[in-house]
Amino acid sequence: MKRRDSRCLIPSALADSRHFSIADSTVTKLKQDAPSLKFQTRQVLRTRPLVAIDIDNAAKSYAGKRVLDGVSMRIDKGEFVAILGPSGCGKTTLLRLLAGFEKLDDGSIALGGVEVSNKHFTLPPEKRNVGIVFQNYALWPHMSVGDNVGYALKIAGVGSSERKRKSLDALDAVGMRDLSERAPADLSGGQRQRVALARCLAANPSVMLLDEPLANLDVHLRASMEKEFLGFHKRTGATMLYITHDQSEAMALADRIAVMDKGRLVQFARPHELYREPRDEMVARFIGNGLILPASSIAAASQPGQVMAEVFGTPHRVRAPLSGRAGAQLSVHPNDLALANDDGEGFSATVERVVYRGSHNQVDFHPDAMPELSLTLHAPLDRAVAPGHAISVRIDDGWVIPAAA
Ligand SMILES: Nc1ncnc2c1ncn2[C@@H]1O[C@H](COP(=O)(O)OP(=O)(O)OP(=O)(O)O)[C@@H](O)[C@H]1O
Repeated sequence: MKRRDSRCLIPSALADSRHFSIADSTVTKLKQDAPSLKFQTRQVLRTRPLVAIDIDNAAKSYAGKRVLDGVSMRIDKGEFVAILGPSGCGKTTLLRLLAGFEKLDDGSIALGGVEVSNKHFTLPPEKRNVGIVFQNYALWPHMSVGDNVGYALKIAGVGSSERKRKSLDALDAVGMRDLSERAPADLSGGQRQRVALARCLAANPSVMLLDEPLANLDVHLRASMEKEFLGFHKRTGATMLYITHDQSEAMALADRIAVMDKGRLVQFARPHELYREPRDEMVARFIGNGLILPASSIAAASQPGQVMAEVFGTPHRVRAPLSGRAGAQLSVHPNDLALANDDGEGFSATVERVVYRGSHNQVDFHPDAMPELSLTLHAPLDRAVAPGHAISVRIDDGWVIPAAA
């Protein structure tokens, strides 16, 4: 594989003296530990890059099975990025590579402009200035909250008054300063997770890696912790990489979401772009209960970015990529489909099931032109529909998925 010129990790366009994304202490350690990186560390001190994490063509196999297949991703300093994907797609492997727990088979990883992994070299985890929060927050039960937060600083030889100040600052950032004397056993699950965040923060990492940190919490606590995470990110400005397989959590939290499937990065985009303009069928189905309809006879409409597409025998105005070839699949969400008046504007379908959802009825139905396809729309409560009813369905919005390159 082509290896990047390690002498030129930081493009000059990204160089900016206002930004410093790796701690001085880490750079010093890097110089001592990796003589071959000396030139690069001098580059870091001079250029101070905006890119916090640069993953270039990362590849990893276990027992001959490729679990990461050429993943490339650039994450800016201060960004909150979620890695989203089905079980087994390689999310945790990517995080472990970033943390330095695993070796790369190919490609490279740079943190703050300093290459920390390639297939020949892996900087050990303790030298990366990376903080990690797991779903199992593993606090020491015999230590107070404050001591848990300050423990890593103690091991690093930070004096007691400095340690106390840093621990209390970190607890402040997660709204837990008043509970510093408590034992972990006397905290709720959400509070314990906040202590784990504070513990990570106290070490002042340049990057925070979070592996499904809310997975063990109940649904109400998860919702309130989402708010906590957002506030925490805003206050600290930390670069955060957040692994989850919960797409609604990723949508609520992240500046950008990297969707992975079978060891590959499928799409890396802002949440609304993933929802409105999925790159392929996997992303379309994964985000927002997406549905796929067959589209044909696609022809340009009067406005740029819009086309007329035939779906189940009726024409619909939908969105399509401005460049490249449109494919034969239309991505829609239940909210994009509506019960039409019987004036021929929609496609004909038959109701299978109606579920009361409080604010609306969820109507499951199948198109008469394709009875094996089960779809869903949300209908107003005052619209009477029942299983077996013939309905017309309008498509208010949809996106023609680009044809595979
Ligand atoms: N140490 C290992 N040895 C062998 N196979 C492994 C090892 N670690 C991970 N794998 C395999 O690599 C693939 C990716 O695993 P990984 O844990 O990265 O997925 P994931 O997306 O984090 O999944 P989940 O959401 O279930 O945690 C899986 O098929 C897994 O079985």
